[in-house]
Amino acid sequence: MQIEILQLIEGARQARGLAVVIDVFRAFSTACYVMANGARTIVPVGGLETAYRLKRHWPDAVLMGERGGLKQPGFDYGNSPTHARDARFDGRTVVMTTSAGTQGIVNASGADEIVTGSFVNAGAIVEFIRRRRPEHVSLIAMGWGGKEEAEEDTLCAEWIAAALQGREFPGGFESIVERLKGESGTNRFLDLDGEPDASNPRSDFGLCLALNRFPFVLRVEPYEDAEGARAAEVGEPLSGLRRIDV
Ligand SMILES: O=C(O)[C@H](CS(=O)(=O)O)OP(=O)(O)O
Repeated sequence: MQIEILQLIEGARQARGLAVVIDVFRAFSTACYVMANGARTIVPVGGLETAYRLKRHWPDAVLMGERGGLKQPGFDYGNSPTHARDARFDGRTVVMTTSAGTQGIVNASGADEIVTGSFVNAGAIVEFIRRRRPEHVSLIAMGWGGKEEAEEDTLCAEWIAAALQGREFPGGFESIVERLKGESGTNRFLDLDGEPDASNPRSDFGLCLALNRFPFVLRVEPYEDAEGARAAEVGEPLSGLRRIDV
């Protein structure tokens, strides 16, 4: 099995084989909390306009996501795992657009198969890949806005790569948490030292670093299934995240 670590939107475009699109802070951590709390699927989209258009077609859909870390006008939720953990999404379709994570999915069109990547389901991702035994694995660290490398996503890629190769990660997971606590981008974004803020509560940090909290992967699939007719009305190909327990 060849394992390649790629960076940012450019890396997503180069992805091939089985691709893991990684966004620890916070899209794909949040997505796991959403699916654990009963959502039927998450539809990842690139543009805000697409999200608004889908909401017009599907008034019962939940709108979730951010720009610059902030919940957008008309959205039901921002991108916070704290808020997702405290909500129920039973049977709902959640439309999600974020600055980095969902852009990675949209751009990884050359991959054979895509799953989302985060620490909260890293063990399940490793087990899923082991069972699939792909020739090539692309681990894509999506970074800040898909444009600037972020340590947590690169560390998550390295963590998954080490596990696939049967290696211990130097210093263990504790060393990762310590490194991220002191990382300037994390502090700036999640405001770890300041007051909790509506879009970026401090508790997001711990919830995104709850290693192996969820025993499932989120696989990107064409959004056809039972809602094919509704998807066709939108006039563009859509995908949906499906929970696969490992
Ligand atoms: O809201 C987030 O956590 C980030 C914001 S950004 O990438 O730093 O601009 O979005 P995400 O897509 O979850 O990385």
